[in-house]
Amino acid sequence: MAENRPTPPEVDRVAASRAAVAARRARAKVKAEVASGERTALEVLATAIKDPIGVEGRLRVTELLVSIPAIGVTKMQRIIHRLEISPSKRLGGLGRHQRDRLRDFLSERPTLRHGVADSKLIVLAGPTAVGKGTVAGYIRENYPDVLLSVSATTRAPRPGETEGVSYYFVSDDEFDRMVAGGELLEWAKVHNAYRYGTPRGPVDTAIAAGNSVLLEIDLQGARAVRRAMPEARLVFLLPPSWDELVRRLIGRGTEDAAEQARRLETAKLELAAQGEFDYRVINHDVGDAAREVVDLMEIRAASSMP
Ligand SMILES: Nc1nc2c(ncn2[C@@H]2O[C@H](COP(=O)(O)OP(=O)(O)O)[C@@H](O)[C@H]2O)c(=O)[nH]1
Ligand SMILES: Nc1ncnc2c1ncn2[C@@H]1O[C@H](COP(=O)(O)OP(=O)(O)O)[C@@H](O)[C@H]1O
Repeated sequence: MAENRPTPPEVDRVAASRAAVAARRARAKVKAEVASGERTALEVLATAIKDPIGVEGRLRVTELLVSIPAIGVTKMQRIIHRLEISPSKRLGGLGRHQRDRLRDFLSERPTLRHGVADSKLIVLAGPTAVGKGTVAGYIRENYPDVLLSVSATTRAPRPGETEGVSYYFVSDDEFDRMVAGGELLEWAKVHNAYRYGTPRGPVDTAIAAGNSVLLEIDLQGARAVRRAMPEARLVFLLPPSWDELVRRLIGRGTEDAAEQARRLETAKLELAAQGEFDYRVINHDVGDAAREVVDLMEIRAASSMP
C-alpha cells in the first residue's frame, strides 16, 4: 500500500524550492547577459512577448532595467514611473500599451541597445520658444558638472544678459575673424538675422577632460555638429502642443507680431525635422525636461568607466 500513498507535502515543497532556485538562476543569467552587452534589453523583451511564462517572461521590468549598465535604481524608478508600469510587473504580464511604451523607451535610446555609450556631447535644439534657453538655464543652475557651451553672437545684448555667460557678444568683423581662424565648431545665421557660433576650444577641452558638454543651438547648428562630430547625440525639445508653443512665444513678449508669425512658420519646418534627432524630450515641466536631458549624459558618463 505504501507505494500508492500520495506524495508527502514536504517532497512537493523541496521540488518547488528547487524549481524556484533554478528559475532564479536562469533569470540571473539573462540579467548578466544584458549587463555584459551580450543581449540587448530589447531582445529580452521580444522573447518575453513570444513566451510570457518562459524565463524572460518571468523577469520583472525593474530587474531588466537595472541590468542595463547605464541605469541605476533611482533612474529605474523614474523610468517605470514615467512609463506607468508598476514595480511588481513581469515582462510577460505587461499590458499591450505598457509593452509598447517600454519597447519605445528601449528602442529610442540607441546607447541602451549597446549597453554603453560613446559620446559626452549633447546638442539641444527645438523650435523657437519651446523652452531651450529655460531648460539649458535650469541645467546650468542645478547640474554644475555639465559644461554649457557659451556661443558667440553678433546680436546685441538684451537687458539682463551678461558677456561670457549668456553669449560672447562680438562685432561682425570679430565673427568673420573667428570663422576664418577655424575657431568655431559650427556657426549659422539664425532667424535670418544675426550670426551665432559655438567656440571650438572649450568644447574640445571639456571632452578631453571627460566632462559632459551641452550645446543649445539651432537646427542648422545641430546638423553641422552631427557632420563634424558624429558621436554627438542630438536631443529635440518638443512643446506639449502647438497651442502651448504659440502661448510661450507670445507670453515671452520679446518679438513683435510680425516676427512672431515669421518664427512660427520656421517652427513648423523645425518640428518636421524632429525625426533626424536621436532623442525627443517633451518640455511639460522645466525640471523634468532638464533631468531627462541630463539622464542622457549620465549614460555617456557610464561609457568612460572601466
Ligand atoms: N547654430 C547656432 N545656433 C545658436 C547658437 N547659439 C544660439 N543659437 C540659436 O540661436 C537662436 C536665437 O537665440 P537667441 O538670440 O538667444 O534668441 P531666442 O531665440 O529669442 O532665444 C536660438 O534658436 C538658439 O538655439 C550657436 O552657437 N550656434
Ligand atoms: N516647461 C515650461 N512651462 C511653461 N513655460 C515655459 C516652459 N519652458 C519655458 N517656458 C517659457 O516659454 C518661453 C520661451 O522659453 P525660452 O527658453 O525663451 O525658449 P527658446 O530658448 O526655446 O526660444 C519663456 O517665457 C519661458 O519662460
